[in-house]
Amino acid sequence: MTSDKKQWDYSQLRKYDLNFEQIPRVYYKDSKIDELLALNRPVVITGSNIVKPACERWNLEFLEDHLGNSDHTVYVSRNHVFKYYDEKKILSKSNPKGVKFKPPTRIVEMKVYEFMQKIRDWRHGDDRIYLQQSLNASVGQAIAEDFVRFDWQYVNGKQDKHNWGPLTSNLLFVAMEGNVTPCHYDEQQNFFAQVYGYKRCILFPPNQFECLYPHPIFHPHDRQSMVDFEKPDYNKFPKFKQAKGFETVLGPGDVLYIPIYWWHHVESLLSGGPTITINFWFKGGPTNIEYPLNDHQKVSIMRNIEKMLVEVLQDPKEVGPLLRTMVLGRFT
Ligand SMILES: O=C(O)C(=O)C[C@H](CCCc1ccccc1)C(=O)O
Ligand SMILES: [Zn+2]
Repeated sequence: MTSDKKQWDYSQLRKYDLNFEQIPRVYYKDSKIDELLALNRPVVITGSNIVKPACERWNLEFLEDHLGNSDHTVYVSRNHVFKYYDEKKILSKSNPKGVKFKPPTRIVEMKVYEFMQKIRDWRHGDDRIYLQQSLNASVGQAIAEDFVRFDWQYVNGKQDKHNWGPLTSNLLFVAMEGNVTPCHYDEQQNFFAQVYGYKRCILFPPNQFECLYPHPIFHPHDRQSMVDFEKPDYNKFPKFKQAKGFETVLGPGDVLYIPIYWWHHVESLLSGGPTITINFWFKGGPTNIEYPLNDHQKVSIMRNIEKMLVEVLQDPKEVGPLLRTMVLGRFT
């Protein structure tokens, strides 16, 4: 039994003007896990062997020796925030002139030893880096062996029991201490497995869509919140005040279930050293339409309406005015 003494303290968490409920931590054999998965509610699965082989020996040195010699996708940021953007949407037809979007991070392909060297040499003021790469056949033998020894029986069991779609990818995340992935949602079910170091995750249910103000879907930051959690603009985003989040701090071996369409903000603890995480992304699976519709189905409907309007209006600047004309003063 690992000592349940906390390995971190609150000074390592960034401060936000929000209050949070704790995400429940449940032992992996407990049937409560399935109750929460069935309700698309977040839960931290503890004591499992899902990524145990990795927890036993992965650290930055091990990854340097065994990740293989191919290039790896590394995001570079001038600050600690790594706000994801979809490159395909920068010059898409929905943004004809491709003007004014300035990517907040850039992507550099580098060898794993370059990445590790930059982490070792890092000084305050230097660019920060974040390796985000799908685990694929290019990894070394040792990593491949550990990967096949993950507890796939447990993972596949949950995938089947809860009618998730196929596993689409396992992404490997290697972050510097203090790195932040700002609040966004994904359209996949996610087992977020912490392997090394400590990560704080803040989650919001899909029904808080109006408090988190996502960028328009044709924007490169589609699915990301427009609100800067560190300096919220309450004039532009007044409902952010009412956002009610759930949070947890994950340590090695903890696996957080991030339900499809749930908003999540992820940060590697301040002065907690580098972190290693593996996620398991699954397609959502068949949605049998039942009424009343659930919250993530409404998000999906809103996305489809926005897509259709961009298509039919061609000019994204006309989408807002048309929706305001249609709604304001009429659906009170
Ligand atoms: O596993 C997840 O869903 C996370 O958000 C993990 C997160 C990095 C995600 C980067 C990213 C964001 C949007 C699209 C594709 C990739 C972290 O751990 O920092
Ligand atoms: Zn995500």
